[in-house]
Amino acid sequence: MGETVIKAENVGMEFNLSQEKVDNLKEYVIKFLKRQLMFQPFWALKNVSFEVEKGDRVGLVGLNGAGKSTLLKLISGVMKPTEGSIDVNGRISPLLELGAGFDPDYTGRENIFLNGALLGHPKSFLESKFDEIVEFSELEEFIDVPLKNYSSGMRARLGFSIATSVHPEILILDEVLSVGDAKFKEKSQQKIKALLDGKVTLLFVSHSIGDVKNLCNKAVWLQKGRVITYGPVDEVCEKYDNWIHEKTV
Ligand SMILES: Nc1ncnc2c1ncn2[C@@H]1O[C@H](COP(=O)(O)OP(=O)(O)OP(=O)(O)O)[C@@H](O)[C@H]1O
Repeated sequence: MGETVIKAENVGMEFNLSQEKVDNLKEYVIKFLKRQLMFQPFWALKNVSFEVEKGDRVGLVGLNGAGKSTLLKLISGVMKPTEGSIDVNGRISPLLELGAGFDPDYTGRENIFLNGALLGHPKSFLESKFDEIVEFSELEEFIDVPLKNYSSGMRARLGFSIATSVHPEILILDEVLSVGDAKFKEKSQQKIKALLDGKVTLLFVSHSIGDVKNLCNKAVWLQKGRVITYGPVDEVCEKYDNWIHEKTV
């Protein structure tokens, strides 16, 4: 048995979904204050338990809304589970919503420090990595321009460059292999492959079974917030593929 780096035990995540159609914010606030909003509790994840060992590359597969991104957010610590526990042992670099903490009024330069701080990097570390981040993003000319003047691809490039500037022990990828234009996509895939050459533990969400098989040795199949199966990637992907095939014929 290897060293366990992630341990999820009976994890449950409950969201409250508004049952009523509210057309605008004013109406929402009035209904909220009058306590007229009806909320329906909804479990996006329920009784999820699994362990990931150091060096494992785990793919998360499942249909839209199965709970894959929610599980990654819980493991990254972006959200806390409603019930159960998640223990993580190692430095995590989540490539979830790239540049989620960006401020549009700040320049690219300022956002590198802002976003880097949100990812837990000290200022001295960011100063030492600054040139590398800017060079990889290819945004030298725009680095002193406010982010509101960037295209969405440019923002994603900056977010990707910041998040991959560290050498993480646990890498979390949520379909970010397709960042930016074709040229940057190729470059970002190479960067991820280089990160994976180290002894990194990977959690990877994708709708591409080919990509999952390519990158991972294990897989979790999630369905309506529950683990259907967890094991060797080929076995899990075959079961999932067969199930999809049965559903569509
Ligand atoms: N912040 C939230 N508030 C309310 N419901 C949410 C929230 N985040 C996710 N959900 C719900 O939780 C369920 C799981 O969503 P999640 O994004 O984890 O699915 P997913 O498997 O990643 O889907 P996809 O393949 O479409 O990306 C969905 O029904 C979604 O509507």
